[in-house]
Amino acid sequence: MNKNNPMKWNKQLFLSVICVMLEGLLSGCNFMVMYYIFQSLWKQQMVMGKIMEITGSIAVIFLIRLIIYSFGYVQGQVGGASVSKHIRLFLGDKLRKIPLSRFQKSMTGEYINVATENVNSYEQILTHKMGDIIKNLTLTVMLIIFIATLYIPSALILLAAELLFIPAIAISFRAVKKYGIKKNAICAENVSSMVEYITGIQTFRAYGIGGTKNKSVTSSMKKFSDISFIYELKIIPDGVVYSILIGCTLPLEIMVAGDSWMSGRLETTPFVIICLLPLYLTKLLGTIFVDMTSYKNLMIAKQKINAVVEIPEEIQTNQVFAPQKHDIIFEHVDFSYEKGETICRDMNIRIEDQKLTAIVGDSGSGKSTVLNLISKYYDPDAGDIRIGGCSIQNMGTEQVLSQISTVDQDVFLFDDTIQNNIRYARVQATNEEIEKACREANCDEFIRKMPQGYDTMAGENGNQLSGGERQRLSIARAILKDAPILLLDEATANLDVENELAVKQAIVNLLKKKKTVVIIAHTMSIVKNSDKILVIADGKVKEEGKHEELLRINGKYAAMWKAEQQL
Ligand SMILES: Nc1ncnc2c1ncn2[C@@H]1O[C@H](COP(=O)(O)OP(=O)(O)OP(=O)(O)O)[C@@H](O)[C@H]1O
Repeated sequence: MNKNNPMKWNKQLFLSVICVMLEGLLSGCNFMVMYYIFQSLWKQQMVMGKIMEITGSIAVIFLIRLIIYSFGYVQGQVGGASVSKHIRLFLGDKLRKIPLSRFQKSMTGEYINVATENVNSYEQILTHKMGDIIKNLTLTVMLIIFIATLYIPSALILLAAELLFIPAIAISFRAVKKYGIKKNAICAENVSSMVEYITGIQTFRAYGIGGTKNKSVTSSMKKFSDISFIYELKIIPDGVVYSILIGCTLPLEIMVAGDSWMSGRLETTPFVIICLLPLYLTKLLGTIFVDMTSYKNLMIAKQKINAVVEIPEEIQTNQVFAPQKHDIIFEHVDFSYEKGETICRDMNIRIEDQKLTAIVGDSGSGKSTVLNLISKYYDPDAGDIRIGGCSIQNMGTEQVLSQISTVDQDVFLFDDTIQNNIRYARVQATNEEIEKACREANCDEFIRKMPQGYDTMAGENGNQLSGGERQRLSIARAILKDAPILLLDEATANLDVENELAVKQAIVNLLKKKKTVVIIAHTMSIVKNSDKILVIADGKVKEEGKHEELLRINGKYAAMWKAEQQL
């Protein structure tokens, strides 16, 4: 278990457990009062004074119970909410430290499920289930002890019913473990497909595969309803058999205690109580059985949270990463996202300090992967990457990223004002600095035309903005961050002419700054003027040099150049 265990109980939760135990004991006291009433009636000793005494006792028990219950309930709720808040904050921070390689599609649903559904379930254990079980168990034990003081054989029969509880709940736990874990995994799958469905709703609608026609969502929903059905099917019979067995205690008690009463070994009042209490105890044991079964199911949530807590984190270090120079070296780098699918194979790259290096290559050849490795979003399987002569292997991702500005094709915008969206690049930036960056990024004009200018909301993930506008905001962020390394995944392919020109002008402004720039260029006009061009194919740098040098080699680059000239 992680030393910063976020599921650790707090003082309030311990207090709430003590309160529910006390409340359980007090509710058992009611049965003793009942015994006293029956006894007085039977012996015809009930007088007004006694009635007042009984009424007073019941009122006092009720009042104390109410106070303890209210206090315990508040402690449980506050304690549970505090633990779940702690878990959520912990998970939020943890997700930031988990290597990106663990964010595969299936894992997104898993993480969302853990941070929402599983944390809710765990909170439910703390605030409700745990208290109910402890209270009912305390009451059961107390009642059996009470009956033992009246007539031992009756207590033994009830104890046998309690012992039967052990194999019954063991069977139920086994079923919960098997099918509950499956149900939870399918639930995570469900969340993944719903996230995919909602984020891709526009595409689904465009192709007429929304709603019930969406096979991925419908089959995932069906799987969930099937597993829920199987889950209940496997657990209900066990519960029914157990209920029947404990139900048999009532006639058994009447028979055994009745025989003793007939022979005068047992008084009438204990006999009446012994006939009545099993009715209540049977119901109580049934409730404990149901609660413990759902407790076990909810505990799967705890295991799921733990599994995320235990995921190894990226290197966290406070070591400052501020190299004097910013040349980037790849030395014999091997890398694959998935085992067996090598993307970089013994790759060697030399990117000069404060020079413009362009990467070209076929789609899927690994150009963006090179940028991902420089940013330390992923670690190489072998080899070394150095920035300014310093290996990034033992650096934290955040330290490495502090030296890098990135402009890529997937511009993520928060549902916040345009100004704040740009400010994420440098939190301390003044409004004037933001506006200056926007002018250089060619976006000041369109921002000012928006209804509230810089205070206009970008909409969820920037859906109020066009592709070109989003690209320019991303360039403004890079300008504002002003990091010594600039990684640029140029994407002007899907823009209209006006936007393409605006983005290109913004990129030209960005490139004027003295920085180490690595650009994945899709248009040869930018590539042509680079200090160095790297041509990537088969996981390696196949050609490198300036434009003219590569044309002279007459290899892959020359072929790409000629192909573009013919368009
Ligand atoms: N997160 C990922 N998980 C698994 N495989 C990935 C991941 N990202 C990329 N790949 C795969 O790695 C290979 C290289 O991808 P990469 O994005 O680096 O290529 P690229 O040259 O930048 O392509 P493009 O020019 O089309 O953007 C591709 O086969 C791609 O499918």
